[in-house]
Amino acid sequence: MSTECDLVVLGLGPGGEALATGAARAGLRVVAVDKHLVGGECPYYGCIPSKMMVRAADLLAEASRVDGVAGETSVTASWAPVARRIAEEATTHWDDQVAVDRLADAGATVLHGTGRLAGPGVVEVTAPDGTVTTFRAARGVVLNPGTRPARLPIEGLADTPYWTNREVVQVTDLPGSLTVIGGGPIGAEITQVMARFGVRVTLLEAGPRILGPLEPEASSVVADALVADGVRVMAGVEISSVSHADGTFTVTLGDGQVVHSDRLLVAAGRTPNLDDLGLETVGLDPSARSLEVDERLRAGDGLWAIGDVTGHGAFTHVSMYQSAIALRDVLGEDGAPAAYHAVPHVTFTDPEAGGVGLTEQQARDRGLSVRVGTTPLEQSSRGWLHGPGGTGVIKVVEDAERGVLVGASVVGPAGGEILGHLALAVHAEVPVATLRTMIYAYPTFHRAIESALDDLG
Ligand SMILES: Cc1cc2nc3c(=O)[nH]c(=O)nc-3n(C[C@H](O)[C@H](O)[C@H](O)COP(=O)(O)OP(=O)(O)OC[C@H]3O[C@@H](n4cnc5c(N)ncnc54)[C@H](O)[C@@H]3O)c2cc1C
Ligand SMILES: NC(=O)c1ccc[n+]([C@@H]2O[C@H](COP(=O)([O-])OP(=O)(O)OC[C@H]3O[C@@H](n4cnc5c(N)ncnc54)[C@H](O)[C@@H]3O)[C@@H](O)[C@H]2O)c1
Repeated sequence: MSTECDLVVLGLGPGGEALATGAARAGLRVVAVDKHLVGGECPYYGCIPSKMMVRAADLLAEASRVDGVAGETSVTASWAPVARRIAEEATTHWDDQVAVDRLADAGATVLHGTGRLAGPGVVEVTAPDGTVTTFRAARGVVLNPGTRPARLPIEGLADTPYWTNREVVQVTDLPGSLTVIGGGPIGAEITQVMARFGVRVTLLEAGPRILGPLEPEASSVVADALVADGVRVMAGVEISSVSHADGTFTVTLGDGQVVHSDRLLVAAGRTPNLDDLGLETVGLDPSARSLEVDERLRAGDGLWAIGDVTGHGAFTHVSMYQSAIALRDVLGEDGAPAAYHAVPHVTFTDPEAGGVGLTEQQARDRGLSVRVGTTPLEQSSRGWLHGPGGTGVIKVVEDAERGVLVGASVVGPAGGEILGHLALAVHAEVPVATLRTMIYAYPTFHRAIESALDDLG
């Protein structure tokens, strides 16, 4: 069967869903295709369920801080309400009917099926029953296929029932012990959640430190917090094999050390869903790690790509940002082109670790004349009076030649919120001289930004 339309949106992550909705509302004949759930990884297996877990774990940690500050507490942790909220409130038991209806109400044709390019403007969709429909899109195709958990080539791993983010957000009973492979954002957040719910966690990171892309100062504050939560953090490890027998996982390290646990979570990066998308039919490389796009998100004639596969930051806010720009281009409207000099990111550990723009090392690698300023949050008035849980750091990176911040990091309670101030400064290239003339309310956490600016010299 062959069908004419204006636009096919292939993959409905957060950005694809929003773009398909906007294009349909603007009157285009839109075919919106997803092989799994409309909305993608974020609402069902990513941001939303993981942050519900984080919220619960943070409450436990805050309760434990009452002692010595505001009296005494005794808290009995229970996973049941967390699992219930995720299943019932966040994901409706991993059912996307509400999202499908919302998109259909906007005027799009919503299909559950696997899409594949079959030439410029042509997409073949294979429905779950095997029926294939070919769509010819007059205006073009938007690709938003996202990523899947990377499969590690570790001996024995593939034969074990390990968890990825897909399984861990559906857990109803916590294990006694857990090994986590990968100290990126997923590994760090889930590790802390599990530890705070009483699971004995070992975190194995191949790189020299966890959260490697963050400033070293930020990464070390989070690593210390995990250790304080009882986590065994092992960085710089090489994993030589994994096995599973009698309900126990055994992870053997290159130096001969062995780690046993009831469960294993692999959170060691993502693989882009580009390999089976028919990219070769439009002259693109299916083995690429990312799709090259211009500042309007064009990957070719009548072809746009948005989200994680563009390689500009695997975050929901990047997918949504790109979605709005690509939609304008699809509709032939003008607007600001995409710019990535101030992409913010927050790892929702406690303390939260936020960053924006360049790290000190990235700025130096670009040959900028770099000045940095740092300040420990616990030495600020607010950090000190906050007491337990008030640890953190603020670091600013200045391009001294231009007198503007090109990067900043904030680790601390609500670090992601404090980051907003610095994200604006980096985005709008507010002169450091102007930032120095601001009045910073006393005693807020964000007032410590002034101390970090002072430290620039
Ligand atoms: C555990 C976890 C926690 C996270 N936490 C955060 C966070 O706190 N903040 C944040 O900003 N980001 C977070 N992320 C990242 C965030 O989920 C992604 O950046 C976000 O989902 C955007 O991805 P995307 O738009 O590229 O597509 P995705 O959300 O990956 O969706 C892609 C969609 O395309 C579909 N698809 C793929 N191939 C095909 C095909 N051939 N045919 C049809 N459909 C196809 C898939 O089924 C999927 O629904 C987290 C991720 C994980 C895994
Ligand atoms: N709060 C957030 O915004 C948030 C939270 C979770 C995920 N995310 C997004 O999802 C993406 C995927 O997250 P992720 O944590 O899976 O990936 P990641 O690529 O960010 O981190 C993976 C980590 O695993 C390590 N690793 C790789 N192979 C290993 C091995 N064999 N043994 C031990 N360690 C190994 C890497 O060195 C790295 O530190 C991230 O890039 C991020 O953009 C964002």
